[in-house]
Amino acid sequence: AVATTAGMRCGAHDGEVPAEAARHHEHAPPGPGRCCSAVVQHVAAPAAAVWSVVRRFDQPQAYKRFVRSCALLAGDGGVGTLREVRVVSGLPAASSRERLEVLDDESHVLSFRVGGGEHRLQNYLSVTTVHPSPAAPDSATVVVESYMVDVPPGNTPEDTRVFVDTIVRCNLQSLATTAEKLAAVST
Ligand SMILES: C[C@H](/C=C/[C@]1(O)[C@@]2(C)CO[C@]1(C)CC(=O)C2)CC(=O)O
Repeated sequence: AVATTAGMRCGAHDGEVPAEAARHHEHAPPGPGRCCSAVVQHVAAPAAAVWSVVRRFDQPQAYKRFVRSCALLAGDGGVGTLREVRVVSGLPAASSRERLEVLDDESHVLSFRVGGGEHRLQNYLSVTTVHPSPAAPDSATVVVESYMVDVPPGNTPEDTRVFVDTIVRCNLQSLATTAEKLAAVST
């Protein structure tokens, strides 16, 4: 069964997502001074391969191309783990400290919150879910990533959404490539 992200209160995107995705991404309305959106990515690899990459909170650089390095400050990769991410130059950011809020290996749900660091995305919270594609559950996957974030002073919600959507879309496209290569070598 598929729903559309339009059903997600902050989903700014039309796109078909498995019905069970919606419930993980129906954030409360973001409230004043915040904005939110959702990005959908199709992957030509089994959900298990995609999830094995997404779930490594200690290694975001496995697929996030803006990440230069990642060090764990606390925890062992489970909920509560704190990481320090250093990012590539050219971004309006240098580093961020991020806490793992949800890691569900049954439902394939990961959520993390961005705290301090040298960046402009205050109170960033994202939820990523990984689903077998309704069209081809054994060989294809749908990834849904939604987020909420404060609108930085001097920016509009739309500017902020375009900026964050662009980064999230790059991350998910890279995730697709990474997982497809992984699935290809493990056949
Ligand atoms: C949007 C989010 C990440 C953002 C950043 O990691 C950062 C927290 C520091 O550098 C960035 C790459 C861009 C930025 O301005 C804020 C996507 C993700 O990693 O899941």
